[in-house]
Amino acid sequence: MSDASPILRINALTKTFDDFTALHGIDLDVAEGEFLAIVGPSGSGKTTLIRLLVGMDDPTDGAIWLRDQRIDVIPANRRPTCMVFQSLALFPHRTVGQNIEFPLKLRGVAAKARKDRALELLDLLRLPRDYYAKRIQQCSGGEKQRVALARALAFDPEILFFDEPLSALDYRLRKTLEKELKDLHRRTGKTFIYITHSLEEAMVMSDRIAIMRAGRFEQIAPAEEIYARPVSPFVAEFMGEVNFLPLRAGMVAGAALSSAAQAALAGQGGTLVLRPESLRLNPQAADLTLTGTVAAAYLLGSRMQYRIDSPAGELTVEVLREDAVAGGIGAPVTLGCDLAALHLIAEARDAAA
Ligand SMILES: Nc1ncnc2c1ncn2[C@@H]1O[C@H](COP(=O)(O)OP(=O)(O)OP(=O)(O)O)[C@@H](O)[C@H]1O
Repeated sequence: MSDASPILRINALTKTFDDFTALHGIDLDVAEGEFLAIVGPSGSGKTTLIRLLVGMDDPTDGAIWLRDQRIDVIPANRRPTCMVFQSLALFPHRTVGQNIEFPLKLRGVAAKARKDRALELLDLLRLPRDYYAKRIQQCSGGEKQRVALARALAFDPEILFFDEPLSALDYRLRKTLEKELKDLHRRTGKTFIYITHSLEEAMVMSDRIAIMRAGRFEQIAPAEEIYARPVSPFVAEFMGEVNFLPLRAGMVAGAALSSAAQAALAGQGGTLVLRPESLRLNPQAADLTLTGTVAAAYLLGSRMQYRIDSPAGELTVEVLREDAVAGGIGAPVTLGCDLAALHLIAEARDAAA
């Protein structure tokens, strides 16, 4: 994030429903022009947060600032932000042009200027200009998403909020629109805040990911950092396949450590996080070594994934197909990794289970 003052600041935001607290005094700064994805399991508070940000609901406590203006006290229709709903809420019987121009009409913009802007927005969203006269009903799912985005941009909002806009679409269309959204973000320079269940979407598009858990942010950082240096076993697991090795007094049960690894881990305890692709099969040399047998093997396109029974429990390993082990199920293997691939979390794994 840049050093410039944030466009959006959330301060000690709390939301309580009767005796249930959905948001526990959360803080967040979003930089101007940033693409922030908010991810988290079902019920973690993502929608509650967005509803407070766009003014569909009021916080129980805390404040929301847009630059130096406190906005949680301003009614939704007067907030200079905009939300792209998953359900689109387009007018189906009207034309594409009428839909895009709707916010401009509300603001009393003259007909000619409205049309000019709608055509510009069609260009921006890479829709043909003759779509201006087409009815929404005649548009495909992907085209409707683009029209909804064009309409959101016609509001000229300070921040665009997205609540799972792609979740109802099929895989290929979703992949296409992910790239288009990222590209649109770059071309408009707007601030995007994007809620999703899909970690993959978040990783493809965003500058930073905020991971929510039970009404709090567990970690907020760029995807690479969260992936390589998760703050907790929960985040590590949320970010994909992972191995956990308990570390007690600098030792991993059943594993041999190089002298460099012994020195680095001396006296420490917690959980070592190790990604499947960081483990090597039958390496020449490694800082951490374990022996085991192949329990299962899966082909993942260009890669192979193995489940290995080891003294440290079942471990997952992913290697390129050309590095596959000979012998298959039951074959003995040695697993190894470098010190740099090990990430230590102070929390014991059991605490997150
Ligand atoms: N109006 C409400 N009254 C009572 N509890 C609510 C209300 N709205 C949300 N909650 C509760 O607050 C918690 C957070 O809900 P929220 O919808 O924000 O989660 P979410 O992360 O968006 O989940 P999902 O990914 O399933 O949409 C849930 O436990 C939910 O049951």
